Amino acid sequence: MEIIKVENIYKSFSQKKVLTDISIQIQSGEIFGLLGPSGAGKTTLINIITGQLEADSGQSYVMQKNSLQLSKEDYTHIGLVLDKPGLYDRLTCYDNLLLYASIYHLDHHKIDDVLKHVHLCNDKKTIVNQLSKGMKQRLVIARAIMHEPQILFLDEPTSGLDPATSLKIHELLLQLKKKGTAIFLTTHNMEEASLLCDKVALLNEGQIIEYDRPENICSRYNQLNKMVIMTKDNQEHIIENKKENAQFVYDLIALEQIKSIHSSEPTLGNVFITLTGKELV
Ligand SMILES: Nc1ncnc2c1ncn2[C@@H]1O[C@H](COP(=O)(O)OP(=O)(O)OP(=O)(O)O)[C@@H](O)[C@H]1O
Repeated sequence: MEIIKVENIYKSFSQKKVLTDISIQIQSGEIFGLLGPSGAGKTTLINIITGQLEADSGQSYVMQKNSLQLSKEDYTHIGLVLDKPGLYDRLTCYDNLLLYASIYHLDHHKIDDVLKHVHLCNDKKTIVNQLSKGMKQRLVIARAIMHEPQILFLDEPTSGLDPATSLKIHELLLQLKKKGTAIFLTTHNMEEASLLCDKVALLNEGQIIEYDRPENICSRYNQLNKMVIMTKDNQEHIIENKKENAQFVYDLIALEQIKSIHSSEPTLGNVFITLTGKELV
């Protein structure tokens, strides 16, 4: 089911064009990544889709409803993880979630379930200002998913976190995807996007310059069409991906000499640099 639809959105602040002709669609159970450098317009687009900001022109729909007409009931199907966590620092993890559960009239057993889900069970009585950055982020995600939203927006969910915590968050997002949640995330991290996202849009100065599955984008820019074979004697063979080289590869396989084969496709990060001349920071 198409759960988010954005059509030809334009937005300026004073004279400054921030978004130009943005169109995207996201289905249930899909992870969509909006990638772009700082100031590209990512948060502005989330604010428009979630009905917190009005576009100058164009339309956006969430669950087939215009973003500007979302009701209180509609918001119970949306989870938000934005850059300002908005946690109560002097309350425990449990009590932060309890407040939220009361607002949403959720059964209190949901709190223990969700704390387990984000691996914070042992810290349920810890006061928020004693948590690490990664633990706080997992608590924010717990709060955003406790009411089992159909759509989850995450603005830079793993920014500044260590690899192990990021991995835990990635696993969590993949579990939610399996359950059918649509996930809209923004990130500067191209590796994260390649790993998680079904589709990504590369946003540069408010315009989408690529919009597709990460592997399709990378293969589109793979002008070299080469592969790198590492053999067991630690020799690297860079060969063109064409039929004249099939026998060479076959012989290596027959001799059980291959240690690894990689395509020499560019990463999403390389594609972004190729298209814009800028690094994604
Ligand atoms: N309320 C506002 N008034 C004026 N300018 C704004 C406003 N909100 C955002 N901007 C400008 O719009 C541009 C895009 O901002 P936005 O926060 O959407 O970028 P971003 O891609 O989310 O950046 P980051 O990755 O740093 O969070 C920036 O130049 C920002 O200064």
